[in-house]
Amino acid sequence: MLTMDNIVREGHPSLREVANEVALPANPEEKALLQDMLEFLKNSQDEKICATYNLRPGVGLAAPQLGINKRMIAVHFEDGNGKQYSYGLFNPKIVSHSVEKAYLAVGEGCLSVDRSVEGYVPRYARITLKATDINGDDVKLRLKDYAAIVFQHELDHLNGIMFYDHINKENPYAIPENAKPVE
Ligand SMILES: O=C(O)C[C@@H](Cc1ccccc1)[C@H](O)SCc1ccccc1
Ligand code: NI
Repeated sequence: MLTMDNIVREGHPSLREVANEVALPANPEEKALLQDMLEFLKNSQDEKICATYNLRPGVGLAAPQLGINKRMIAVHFEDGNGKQYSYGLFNPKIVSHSVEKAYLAVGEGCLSVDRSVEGYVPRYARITLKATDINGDDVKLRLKDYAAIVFQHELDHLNGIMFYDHINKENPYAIPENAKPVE
């Protein structure tokens, strides 16, 4: 099972590189890794397992955070309306997005960042994402608000972008233009 020891931290080159597309169909090792990433997220949200293995709770994870520069992400969370999202995806891509932006009112964190970085992270309020799932099926997701924010955080990891790159340097809590807060 994956633990925090497998997660690289700020300064590791893979967090600042553009990850490579996975040649499809994915090989057994890539499928197993995606399964492990999803299992890590579920474990990190299980009180007992989380405490036993000293995991940080996470709702998303990208392969570059494991030092693996492949375009693979996993997400496991429930949005504010109780809708569940649990996906392991190869080669996710935003195919369209809203003009309107959104930001998480409490700010963002990152499993690869062992410090608090304050400020609003402006992201698209709505995105349409295409990918290939762990079974090799095409996936098209229309996402908004919290779900859109989580997926964009993970997609950024595939392009070497950290959440704090988006924060206004002069005034971290400046309300981003044309953006709505997501509680
Ligand atoms: O480091 C990662 O990619 C995982 C992040 C994803 C994330 C952070 C902020 C906003 C959206 C997604 C971790 O999940 S950070 C810890 C966390 C845990 C529960 C809820 C929100 C953030
Ligand atoms: Ni992160």
